[in-house]
Amino acid sequence: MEKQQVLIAGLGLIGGSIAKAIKKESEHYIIGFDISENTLQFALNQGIIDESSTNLDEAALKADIIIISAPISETIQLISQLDSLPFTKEVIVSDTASVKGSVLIAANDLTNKSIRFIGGHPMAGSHKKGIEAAKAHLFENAIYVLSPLDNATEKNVGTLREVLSATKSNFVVLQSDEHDEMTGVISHFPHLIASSLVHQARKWEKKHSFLPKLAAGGFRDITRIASSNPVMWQDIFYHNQSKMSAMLADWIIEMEHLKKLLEDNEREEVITYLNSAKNYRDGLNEGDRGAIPAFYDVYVDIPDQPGAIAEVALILANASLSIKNIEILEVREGITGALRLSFYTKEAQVAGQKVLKQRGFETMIQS
Ligand SMILES: NC(=O)c1ccc[n+]([C@@H]2O[C@H](COP(=O)([O-])OP(=O)(O)OC[C@H]3O[C@@H](n4cnc5c(N)ncnc54)[C@H](O)[C@@H]3O)[C@@H](O)[C@H]2O)c1
Ligand SMILES: O=C(O)C(=O)C[C@]1(C(=O)O)C=C[C@@H](O)C=C1
Repeated sequence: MEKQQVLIAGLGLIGGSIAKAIKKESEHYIIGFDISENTLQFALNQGIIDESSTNLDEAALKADIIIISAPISETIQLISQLDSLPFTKEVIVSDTASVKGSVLIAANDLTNKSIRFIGGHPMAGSHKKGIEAAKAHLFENAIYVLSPLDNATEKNVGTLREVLSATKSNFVVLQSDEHDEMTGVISHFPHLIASSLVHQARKWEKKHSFLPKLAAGGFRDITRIASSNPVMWQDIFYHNQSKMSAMLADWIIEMEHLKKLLEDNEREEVITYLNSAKNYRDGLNEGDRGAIPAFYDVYVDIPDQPGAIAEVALILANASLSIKNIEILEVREGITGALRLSFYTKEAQVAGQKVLKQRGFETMIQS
């Protein structure tokens, strides 16, 4: 396709990752805009963008495609700023905000005839923020939601998809309301619960000061996302407020039901409850990677001795297998511990397990 001038407004974790992917995989020209001078300088120094700008209007007038990747409230404000610009050609505008309803309402209010708006949301991320955490492969195999407004043609959607194909994600078109309900269930609400579990532990620590030392794999797994950017998440809850509030009401009813099962010692029913959750959760493992990226994990038993982790890493490096994440689980003095290795793909997961087994390591893939 023709070389496009792509403006990325907001070069944090998500905007930076999109810029890196486009830069790596294509010839498109990338202009970066951000309110942080340091971010722009970093992006230029690292070759993540071709040009930096501190003037949105000037940069926008040069662009064929504008991807706004700022916090949601800022995204809405940036969209309305674009409305008054004297574009001389059609411009595709997209965003990456985690909630689509309020963004599309703002885009619907646009009167500028040159703007073709296509809402966007890559369903991958991290608990980190800022351009330093940006990765070209962040969205590989992830779902990328697109929500075009009526003013965007099939051709516009095709052009945006072509440029974003550098992210190697899988595109799906959703209406904003269904998007916000589904991400509410699968992303936003779990975040609220993760934070509330941390609060619960903190309260109980007043009684048992030793309690944090008992926080093993389970607590860490379920609360990882509580370490995310609080300002971003408040913004998400705010913009998805009505859906979150309905889900919270549902959850409270569910908890009351569970409370009753426990109080009445309904042991069989509790097994049924846990079993049906397990079956559903295990089923999410099947097929391609969806919103849950941690599935390509291999657990490896390692002796608690110097060099053990390096040895595992070296075996994988020699097999040209990249590790997405490495986590040490349950290593206590003098006994066997475990590593959780996360790979980018199913193939790498299987190959990783095979080479480690060949070298005598006890390994496990959770099914
Ligand atoms: N973090 C995730 O896991 C994730 C995943 C998918 C989508 N999102 C969405 O993507 C968007 C960006 O999130 P992020 O994680 O990259 O946040 P981030 O904090 O890493 O980056 C945000 C960037 O926007 C810049 N910014 C703030 N206000 C601005 C403005 N008015 N004009 C230009 N730049 C501005 C900041 O300086 C920063 O560089 C949010 O809307 C978020 O909901 C986040
Ligand atoms: O991986 C994480 O840490 C994330 O929280 C990413 C995550 C999610 O899966 O809920 C968070 C917000 C987004 O809008 C999309 C993805």
